[in-house]
Amino acid sequence: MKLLAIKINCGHEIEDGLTYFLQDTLNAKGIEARKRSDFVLEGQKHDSSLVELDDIEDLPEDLELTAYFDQDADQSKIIDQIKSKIKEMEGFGLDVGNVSISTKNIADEDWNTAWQKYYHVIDFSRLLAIVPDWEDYQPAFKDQKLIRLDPGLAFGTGGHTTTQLVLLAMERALTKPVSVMDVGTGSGILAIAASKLGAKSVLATDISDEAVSAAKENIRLNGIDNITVKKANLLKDTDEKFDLIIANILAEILLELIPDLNNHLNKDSQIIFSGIDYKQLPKIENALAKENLEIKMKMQEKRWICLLIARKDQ
Ligand SMILES: C[S@@+](CC[C@H](N)C(=O)[O-])C[C@H]1O[C@@H](n2cnc3c(N)ncnc32)[C@H](O)[C@@H]1O
Repeated sequence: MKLLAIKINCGHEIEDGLTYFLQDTLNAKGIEARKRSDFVLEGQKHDSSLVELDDIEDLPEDLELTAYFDQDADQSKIIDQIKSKIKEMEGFGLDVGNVSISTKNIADEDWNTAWQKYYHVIDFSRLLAIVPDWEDYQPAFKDQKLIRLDPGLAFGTGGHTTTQLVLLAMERALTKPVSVMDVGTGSGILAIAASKLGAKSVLATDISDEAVSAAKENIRLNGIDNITVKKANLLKDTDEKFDLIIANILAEILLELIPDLNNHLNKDSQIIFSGIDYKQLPKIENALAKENLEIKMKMQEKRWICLLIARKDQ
């Protein structure tokens, strides 16, 4: 089945009114909203957000609403109705911005699976490859481990620099079958990698329900039985100690985690932190020093820093 997509660029003041009209009066089957201000705010967050404005294609001038209708809907009638609704709202004194309307026919099947087109095998290293659940892959080396993934809505496709730096650091740190905690597991990618690299057991936690379900599903896809997944806030909901703690979260959240680390470390434990923008590094270094923790290895790719950390006396 095909769909008619009508894209409206306009001012954000009419978002609520126009969305309601598209849904309730024009019976749109679905509506997608993209607002420049959301991206800009996200980009400014703590100076270390995972969103890079330059990476966003076609950033809207202000608000972009895309409404989806059946393909045989009366296109010109719908557009006339939208135009007169916008005029009416302008008459109420609302700033409607620079209005432009465009249309496109799209295949319905593409809607659910469109993002899959951009997600392919990541032949990551000598030891690891990340393979979307729907793709085939033959490793060049027999002992290269495959991480099967269907990330769904959770963060962690393996494509982000911050995730990849942790994978590299884990290859360095996991020289024995140790116990691992993955804080902020997202899709479960790092927990699965830890298990495949030989961890004895892994506790994977996340604060988000979507991440917890995605991680469980991905662990099932990989047929792994030594990972436990729990919904939890950082280290606050566990008393256990771990040989390796990994966390790929923004620096501001890592700063919250640091004071709790010592209670969860064994004698020779190591910690891997990623998701740190280079500008945030001094704050992290100070907070670690206060806890008698030391950076043993530092990796940087573009603006992202990943640290391998241990106790000072180790
Ligand atoms: C950048 S993603 C990392 C996902 C995956 N580990 C990776 O490296 O690709 C950060 C994850 O941390 C989770 N998170 C954020 N705050 C958290 C908190 N206070 N406690 C636990 N998880 C948290 C988010 O829900 C998100 O899934």
